[in-house]
Amino acid sequence: MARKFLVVGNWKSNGNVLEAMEIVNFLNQAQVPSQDVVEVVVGPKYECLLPVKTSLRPDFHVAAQKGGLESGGAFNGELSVKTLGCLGIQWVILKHAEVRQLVDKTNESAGDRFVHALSVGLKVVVCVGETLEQREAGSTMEDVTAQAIAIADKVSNWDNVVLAYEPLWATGTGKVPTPAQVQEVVHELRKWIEINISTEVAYKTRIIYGGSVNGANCKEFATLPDIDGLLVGAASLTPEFVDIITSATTVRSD
Ligand SMILES: O=C(CO)COP(=O)(O)O
Repeated sequence: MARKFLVVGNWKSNGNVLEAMEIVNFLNQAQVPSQDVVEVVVGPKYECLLPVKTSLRPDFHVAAQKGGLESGGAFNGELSVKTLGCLGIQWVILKHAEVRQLVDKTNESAGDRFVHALSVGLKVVVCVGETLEQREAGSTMEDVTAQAIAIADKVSNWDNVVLAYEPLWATGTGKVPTPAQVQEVVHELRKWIEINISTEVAYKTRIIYGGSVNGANCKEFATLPDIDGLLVGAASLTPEFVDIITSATTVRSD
């Protein structure tokens, strides 16, 4: 079965509930290709999860941006994956490039969270990507695979896993990699999966690209043979997100 194109809008910590509802409003009215050809997920911040989940059109899905291991006890303010399930949330984004840089810095910490999220039935977008220093030092693939190993070491069933290649230097910076740079890393990553996990997992696992994606450049990334979707930050907060869903999907089904 072909890998279905996936467009994820990551709202990060932007906006309040009212602003989130404005986004929901234009998404609900948007004419987009059918769910047979594109899967759309949006990731509001914690306090907007439930209002968005309740009001968003049913063919679009909601992702949390965090999911902890704890399910009770003295974990003040933590958001457990179990709680996400209770809210009807089906997706979680883990190890975002900016989270890796600012909060949760080790590769190893991804594994347990990841397995826990999968074990409660969540679909997980997990981000991998290099810093500018790593790219300039020529160690991009080494760093990306080290991040992938931390995940692969823990995961036995890849059905609900989406990998997002998100170079930190292109994330929230407006710096756009060339399509060739993206294709090179993602192709190598898929090859790595094939050699180190299995051909089946390499074939069925979606790898999406994130980092300064907008309405003008989305088609270039969407046409890359190893790219199965887009992870969109700033542009997912505006109606440009609808253009991205539509034009990226159109290119893929041409
Ligand atoms: O972090 C991102 C998506 O998760 C990308 O953010 P930008 O699209 O704003 O660069």
